[in-house]
Amino acid sequence: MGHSAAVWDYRAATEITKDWNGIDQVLLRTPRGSSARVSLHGAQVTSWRNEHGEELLFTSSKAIFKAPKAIRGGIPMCFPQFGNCGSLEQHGFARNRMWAIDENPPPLPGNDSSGKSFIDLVLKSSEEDMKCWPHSFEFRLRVALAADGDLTLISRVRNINGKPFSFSFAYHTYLLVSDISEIRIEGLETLDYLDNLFKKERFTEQGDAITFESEVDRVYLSSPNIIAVLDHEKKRTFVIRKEGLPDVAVWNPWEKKSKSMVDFGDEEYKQMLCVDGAVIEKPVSLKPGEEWTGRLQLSVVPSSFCSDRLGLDRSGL
Ligand SMILES: O=P(O)(O)OC[C@H]1O[C@H](O)[C@H](O)[C@@H](O)[C@@H]1O
Repeated sequence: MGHSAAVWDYRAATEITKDWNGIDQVLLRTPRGSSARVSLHGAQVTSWRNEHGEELLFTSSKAIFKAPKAIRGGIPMCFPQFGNCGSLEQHGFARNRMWAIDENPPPLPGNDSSGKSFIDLVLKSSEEDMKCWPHSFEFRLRVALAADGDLTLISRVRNINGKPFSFSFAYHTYLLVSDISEIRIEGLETLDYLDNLFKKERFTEQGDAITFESEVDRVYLSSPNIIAVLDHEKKRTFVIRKEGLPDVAVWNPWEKKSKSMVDFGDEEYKQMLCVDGAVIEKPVSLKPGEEWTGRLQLSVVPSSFCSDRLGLDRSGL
Protein backbone atom coordinates (compact mmCIF):
# COMPACT_ATOMS: atom_id res chain seq x y z
CA MET A 1 0.00 0.00 0.00
CA GLY A 2 3.05 2.19 -0.15
CA HIS A 3 3.20 2.79 3.58
CA SER A 4 5.99 1.62 5.80
CA ALA A 5 5.16 0.57 9.34
CA ALA A 6 7.39 3.34 10.69
CA VAL A 7 5.21 6.13 9.29
CA TRP A 8 1.90 4.33 9.44
CA ASP A 9 -0.59 6.31 11.48
CA TYR A 10 -2.57 3.71 13.41
CA ARG A 11 -5.06 6.25 14.67
CA ALA A 12 -5.80 7.40 11.15
CA ALA A 13 -6.13 3.74 10.14
CA THR A 14 -9.08 3.39 12.50
CA GLU A 15 -12.13 4.64 10.70
CA ILE A 16 -15.78 4.84 11.71
CA THR A 17 -18.25 3.89 9.00
CA LYS A 18 -21.85 2.67 9.05
CA ASP A 19 -23.02 -0.92 9.04
CA TRP A 20 -26.12 -2.29 7.26
CA ASN A 21 -28.44 -0.86 9.93
CA GLY A 22 -26.83 2.55 9.83
CA ILE A 23 -25.09 1.67 13.07
CA ASP A 24 -21.50 2.80 13.53
CA GLN A 25 -18.86 0.24 12.80
CA VAL A 26 -15.14 0.52 13.19
CA LEU A 27 -12.74 -0.40 10.43
CA LEU A 28 -9.23 -1.32 11.55
CA ARG A 29 -6.44 -1.44 8.95
CA THR A 30 -2.73 -2.27 8.93
CA PRO A 31 0.07 -1.06 6.66
CA ARG A 32 0.24 -4.41 4.84
CA GLY A 33 -3.47 -4.36 4.07
CA SER A 34 -5.08 -6.60 6.69
CA SER A 35 -8.36 -5.30 8.05
CA ALA A 36 -11.11 -5.98 10.55
CA ARG A 37 -14.57 -4.56 11.11
CA VAL A 38 -16.36 -4.28 14.43
CA SER A 39 -19.97 -3.19 14.70
CA LEU A 40 -21.09 -1.25 17.74
CA HIS A 41 -24.11 -3.49 17.59
CA GLY A 42 -23.12 -6.36 19.85
CA ALA A 43 -19.43 -5.39 19.59
CA GLN A 44 -19.50 -8.06 16.91
CA VAL A 45 -16.43 -8.50 14.74
CA THR A 46 -18.06 -8.89 11.33
CA SER A 47 -14.99 -9.20 9.13
CA TRP A 48 -11.31 -10.08 9.38
CA ARG A 49 -9.26 -10.02 6.21
CA ASN A 50 -5.66 -10.96 5.53
CA GLU A 51 -3.21 -8.78 3.61
CA HIS A 52 -4.52 -10.17 0.29
CA GLY A 53 -7.99 -8.98 1.19
CA GLU A 54 -9.28 -12.54 1.71
CA GLU A 55 -12.01 -12.90 4.31
CA LEU A 56 -11.14 -15.25 7.18
CA LEU A 57 -14.44 -15.27 9.08
CA PHE A 58 -17.67 -16.84 7.88
CA THR A 59 -20.83 -14.79 7.44
CA SER A 60 -23.95 -16.51 6.15
CA SER A 61 -25.39 -15.37 2.83
CA LYS A 62 -28.75 -15.68 4.62
CA ALA A 63 -27.69 -13.56 7.60
CA ILE A 64 -30.43 -11.22 8.79
CA PHE A 65 -29.02 -7.73 9.05
CA LYS A 66 -31.63 -6.34 11.35
CA ALA A 67 -30.87 -5.09 14.84
CA PRO A 68 -31.21 -6.16 17.60
CA LYS A 69 -30.56 -9.67 16.27
CA ALA A 70 -26.89 -10.66 16.03
CA ILE A 71 -25.88 -11.57 12.51
CA ARG A 72 -25.01 -15.18 11.69
CA GLY A 73 -21.26 -15.06 11.41
CA GLY A 74 -18.19 -13.12 12.49
CA ILE A 75 -17.59 -13.17 16.24
CA PRO A 76 -20.70 -12.54 18.34
CA MET A 77 -20.05 -12.16 22.06
CA CYS A 78 -21.90 -14.57 24.35
CA PHE A 79 -22.41 -12.89 27.74
CA PRO A 80 -23.49 -13.28 30.52
CA GLN A 81 -24.66 -16.72 29.45
CA PHE A 82 -23.48 -19.24 26.90
CA GLY A 83 -26.19 -21.26 25.14
CA ASN A 84 -29.36 -21.99 27.05
CA CYS A 85 -27.76 -23.04 30.32
CA GLY A 86 -29.43 -20.28 32.39
CA SER A 87 -32.59 -18.22 32.59
CA LEU A 88 -31.57 -15.65 29.96
CA GLU A 89 -32.10 -15.61 26.22
CA GLN A 90 -29.79 -17.94 24.24
CA HIS A 91 -26.16 -16.73 24.54
CA GLY A 92 -27.14 -13.79 26.80
CA PHE A 93 -27.95 -10.23 25.83
CA ALA A 94 -24.56 -8.62 25.07
CA ARG A 95 -24.64 -9.64 21.39
CA ASN A 96 -27.97 -7.83 20.95
CA ARG A 97 -27.05 -4.58 22.67
CA MET A 98 -25.63 -1.33 21.41
CA TRP A 99 -22.10 -0.82 22.71
CA ALA A 100 -20.33 2.54 22.97
CA ILE A 101 -16.84 3.57 21.99
CA ASP A 102 -14.74 3.85 25.13
CA GLU A 103 -12.64 6.96 24.61
CA ASN A 104 -10.63 6.63 27.76
CA PRO A 105 -10.46 3.01 28.94
CA PRO A 106 -8.51 2.07 32.06
CA PRO A 107 -5.03 0.87 31.05
CA LEU A 108 -4.64 -2.77 30.10
CA PRO A 109 -1.80 -4.09 32.27
CA GLY A 110 0.95 -5.82 30.31
CA ASN A 111 -0.64 -5.05 26.97
CA ASP A 112 1.41 -3.23 24.40
CA SER A 113 -0.84 -1.60 21.83
CA SER A 114 1.95 0.10 19.88
CA GLY A 115 2.05 -1.07 16.28
CA LYS A 116 -1.60 -2.07 16.38
CA SER A 117 -4.86 -0.63 15.09
CA PHE A 118 -7.36 -0.94 17.87
CA ILE A 119 -10.67 0.20 19.27
CA ASP A 120 -12.11 0.05 22.78
CA LEU A 121 -15.80 -0.56 23.30
CA VAL A 122 -17.87 -0.65 26.46
CA LEU A 123 -21.22 -2.06 27.54
CA LYS A 124 -22.77 -1.08 30.86
CA SER A 125 -25.76 -2.72 32.49
CA SER A 126 -28.97 -0.95 31.50
CA GLU A 127 -32.16 -0.72 33.54
CA GLU A 128 -33.79 -3.11 31.11
CA ASP A 129 -31.01 -5.69 31.49
CA MET A 130 -31.16 -5.34 35.27
CA LYS A 131 -34.74 -6.69 35.14
CA CYS A 132 -33.57 -10.06 33.83
CA TRP A 133 -30.00 -10.03 35.17
CA PRO A 134 -29.89 -7.82 38.29
CA HIS A 135 -26.15 -7.18 38.43
CA SER A 136 -24.30 -3.94 37.64
CA PHE A 137 -21.32 -4.54 35.43
CA GLU A 138 -18.98 -2.82 33.02
CA PHE A 139 -17.83 -4.87 30.08
CA ARG A 140 -14.87 -3.47 28.14
CA LEU A 141 -13.70 -4.98 24.88
CA ARG A 142 -10.53 -4.09 23.02
CA VAL A 143 -10.28 -5.31 19.43
CA ALA A 144 -6.75 -4.97 18.06
CA LEU A 145 -5.26 -5.77 14.68
CA ALA A 146 -1.47 -6.19 14.65
CA ALA A 147 0.81 -5.33 11.72
CA ASP A 148 1.13 -9.06 10.91
CA GLY A 149 -2.68 -9.35 10.72
CA ASP A 150 -3.25 -11.12 14.05
CA LEU A 151 -6.61 -10.24 15.58
CA THR A 152 -6.79 -9.92 19.37
CA LEU A 153 -9.89 -9.49 21.49
CA ILE A 154 -9.51 -8.61 25.15
CA SER A 155 -12.61 -8.64 27.33
CA ARG A 156 -12.73 -7.19 30.81
CA VAL A 157 -15.81 -7.59 32.97
CA ARG A 158 -15.96 -5.64 36.21
CA ASN A 159 -18.42 -6.12 39.03
CA ILE A 160 -19.64 -2.67 40.09
CA ASN A 161 -22.44 -4.26 42.08
CA GLY A 162 -22.78 -4.50 45.83
CA LYS A 163 -22.98 -8.31 45.61
CA PRO A 164 -21.06 -11.07 43.86
CA PHE A 165 -22.28 -12.35 40.50
CA SER A 166 -21.24 -15.04 38.07
CA PHE A 167 -21.47 -15.43 34.31
CA SER A 168 -20.43 -17.62 31.42
CA PHE A 169 -18.86 -16.27 28.27
CA ALA A 170 -17.73 -17.17 24.74
CA TYR A 171 -16.17 -15.53 21.71
CA HIS A 172 -18.45 -17.32 19.26
CA THR A 173 -15.90 -17.44 16.44
CA TYR A 174 -17.20 -18.45 12.98
CA LEU A 175 -14.09 -19.50 11.06
CA LEU A 176 -14.37 -19.58 7.27
CA VAL A 177 -13.07 -22.93 5.98
CA SER A 178 -12.67 -24.49 2.53
CA ASP A 179 -14.58 -27.69 3.27
CA ILE A 180 -15.51 -28.98 6.71
CA SER A 181 -14.54 -32.54 5.76
CA GLU A 182 -10.95 -31.30 5.23
CA ILE A 183 -10.67 -29.69 8.65
CA ARG A 184 -9.06 -30.96 11.80
CA ILE A 185 -8.59 -29.41 15.20
CA GLU A 186 -5.44 -30.09 17.17
CA GLY A 187 -5.16 -29.38 20.87
CA LEU A 188 -8.44 -30.89 22.10
CA GLU A 189 -7.61 -34.60 21.82
CA THR A 190 -8.01 -36.66 25.02
CA LEU A 191 -9.99 -33.88 26.76
CA ASP A 192 -13.34 -34.27 28.46
CA TYR A 193 -16.27 -32.54 26.78
CA LEU A 194 -19.94 -31.85 27.41
CA ASP A 195 -22.03 -32.91 24.45
CA ASN A 196 -25.00 -30.63 23.74
CA LEU A 197 -26.40 -33.31 21.44
CA PHE A 198 -26.61 -35.70 24.44
CA LYS A 199 -28.14 -33.46 27.13
CA LYS A 200 -24.72 -32.02 28.04
CA GLU A 201 -23.49 -35.44 29.10
CA ARG A 202 -19.75 -35.66 29.77
CA PHE A 203 -17.55 -37.78 27.47
CA THR A 204 -13.81 -38.13 26.93
CA GLU A 205 -12.36 -37.41 23.49
CA GLN A 206 -10.60 -40.48 22.17
CA GLY A 207 -7.70 -40.77 19.85
CA ASP A 208 -6.42 -38.35 17.33
CA ALA A 209 -7.16 -34.80 16.22
CA ILE A 210 -10.83 -33.89 15.81
CA THR A 211 -12.40 -34.23 12.36
CA PHE A 212 -15.97 -33.71 11.15
CA GLU A 213 -18.50 -36.01 9.54
CA SER A 214 -21.75 -35.07 11.31
CA GLU A 215 -23.25 -32.41 13.58
CA VAL A 216 -20.99 -31.36 16.45
CA ASP A 217 -22.06 -29.21 19.41
CA ARG A 218 -19.59 -29.66 22.26
CA VAL A 219 -17.82 -27.85 25.04
CA TYR A 220 -14.27 -29.12 25.56
CA LEU A 221 -13.17 -28.58 29.14
CA SER A 222 -9.94 -27.26 30.63
CA SER A 223 -8.21 -27.05 27.27
CA PRO A 224 -4.66 -25.94 26.50
CA ASN A 225 -4.22 -22.24 25.72
CA ILE A 226 -3.31 -22.88 22.12
CA ILE A 227 -5.51 -24.68 19.59
CA ALA A 228 -4.91 -25.15 15.88
CA VAL A 229 -7.59 -25.51 13.21
CA LEU A 230 -5.97 -27.00 10.11
CA ASP A 231 -7.50 -26.39 6.71
CA HIS A 232 -5.93 -29.06 4.54
CA GLU A 233 -7.32 -27.79 1.24
CA LYS A 234 -6.24 -24.18 1.79
CA LYS A 235 -2.97 -25.36 3.35
CA ARG A 236 -3.43 -22.90 6.14
CA THR A 237 -3.99 -23.08 9.85
CA PHE A 238 -5.93 -20.87 12.22
CA VAL A 239 -4.05 -20.61 15.48
CA ILE A 240 -6.17 -19.72 18.49
CA ARG A 241 -4.32 -18.52 21.56
CA LYS A 242 -6.30 -17.76 24.67
CA GLU A 243 -5.99 -16.72 28.29
CA GLY A 244 -8.64 -16.78 30.97
CA LEU A 245 -10.79 -18.97 28.68
CA PRO A 246 -10.45 -22.58 29.86
CA ASP A 247 -13.16 -24.12 27.65
CA VAL A 248 -13.55 -24.41 23.89
CA ALA A 249 -16.99 -24.69 22.30
CA VAL A 250 -16.98 -26.43 18.92
CA TRP A 251 -20.03 -26.24 16.68
CA ASN A 252 -20.99 -27.28 13.20
CA PRO A 253 -24.72 -27.64 12.54
CA TRP A 254 -24.30 -30.08 9.62
CA GLU A 255 -27.04 -30.76 7.10
CA LYS A 256 -30.27 -31.20 9.05
CA LYS A 257 -29.82 -28.37 11.54
CA SER A 258 -28.65 -26.03 8.75
CA LYS A 259 -31.99 -26.50 7.03
CA SER A 260 -33.84 -25.56 10.20
CA MET A 261 -32.06 -22.20 10.64
CA VAL A 262 -33.68 -19.33 8.73
CA ASP A 263 -30.50 -17.25 8.67
CA PHE A 264 -28.20 -19.99 7.42
CA GLY A 265 -27.89 -21.54 3.94
CA ASP A 266 -28.62 -25.28 3.55
CA GLU A 267 -25.09 -26.05 2.36
CA GLU A 268 -23.19 -23.43 4.31
CA TYR A 269 -22.19 -25.80 7.09
CA LYS A 270 -19.45 -26.96 4.72
CA GLN A 271 -17.76 -23.55 4.82
CA MET A 272 -17.80 -22.79 8.54
CA LEU A 273 -16.70 -24.05 11.90
CA CYS A 274 -17.22 -22.35 15.23
CA VAL A 275 -14.32 -22.75 17.63
CA ASP A 276 -14.93 -20.52 20.63
CA GLY A 277 -12.58 -19.59 23.45
CA ALA A 278 -15.01 -19.69 26.38
CA VAL A 279 -15.75 -20.00 30.08
CA ILE A 280 -18.71 -22.32 30.40
CA GLU A 281 -18.39 -25.27 32.77
CA LYS A 282 -17.27 -23.25 35.78
CA PRO A 283 -18.73 -19.75 35.42
CA VAL A 284 -16.62 -16.77 36.41
CA SER A 285 -17.51 -15.42 39.86
CA LEU A 286 -16.71 -11.81 40.65
CA LYS A 287 -16.92 -10.18 44.05
CA PRO A 288 -17.81 -6.47 44.19
CA GLY A 289 -15.01 -4.47 42.57
CA GLU A 290 -13.33 -7.51 41.00
CA GLU A 291 -12.51 -7.78 37.32
CA TRP A 292 -12.07 -10.74 34.96
CA THR A 293 -10.04 -10.70 31.76
CA GLY A 294 -10.44 -13.10 28.80
CA ARG A 295 -8.03 -12.76 25.89
CA LEU A 296 -8.26 -14.37 22.46
CA GLN A 297 -5.68 -14.06 19.71
CA LEU A 298 -6.38 -15.37 16.21
CA SER A 299 -3.63 -15.89 13.63
CA VAL A 300 -3.40 -17.61 10.28
CA VAL A 301 -0.21 -19.41 9.27
CA PRO A 302 0.71 -21.75 6.41
CA SER A 303 -0.02 -25.33 7.50
CA SER A 304 3.65 -26.25 7.09
CA PHE A 305 4.30 -23.95 10.07
CA CYS A 306 2.58 -26.36 12.48
CA SER A 307 2.55 -28.12 14.91
CA ASP A 308 5.84 -28.40 16.72
CA ARG A 309 6.63 -24.73 16.31
CA LEU A 310 3.31 -23.86 17.86
CA GLY A 311 4.23 -25.85 20.94
CA LEU A 312 1.10 -27.98 20.73
CA ASP A 313 1.26 -31.03 22.92
CA ARG A 314 1.79 -33.85 20.44
CA SER A 315 2.44 -36.53 23.02
CA GLY A 316 0.57 -39.71 22.31
CA LEU A 317 0.02 -38.90 18.63
O1 LIG B 1 -28.27 -19.74 16.79
P1 LIG B 1 -27.40 -19.20 17.90
O2 LIG B 1 -28.22 -18.73 19.08
O3 LIG B 1 -26.50 -18.11 17.42
O4 LIG B 1 -26.51 -20.39 18.40
C1 LIG B 1 -25.72 -21.12 17.51
C2 LIG B 1 -25.04 -22.26 18.27
O5 LIG B 1 -24.22 -21.71 19.26
C3 LIG B 1 -23.47 -22.62 20.07
O6 LIG B 1 -22.49 -23.25 19.31
C4 LIG B 1 -24.37 -23.65 20.72
O7 LIG B 1 -23.63 -24.62 21.39
C5 LIG B 1 -25.27 -24.29 19.68
O8 LIG B 1 -26.18 -25.16 20.33
C6 LIG B 1 -26.02 -23.23 18.92
O9 LIG B 1 -26.85 -23.82 17.96
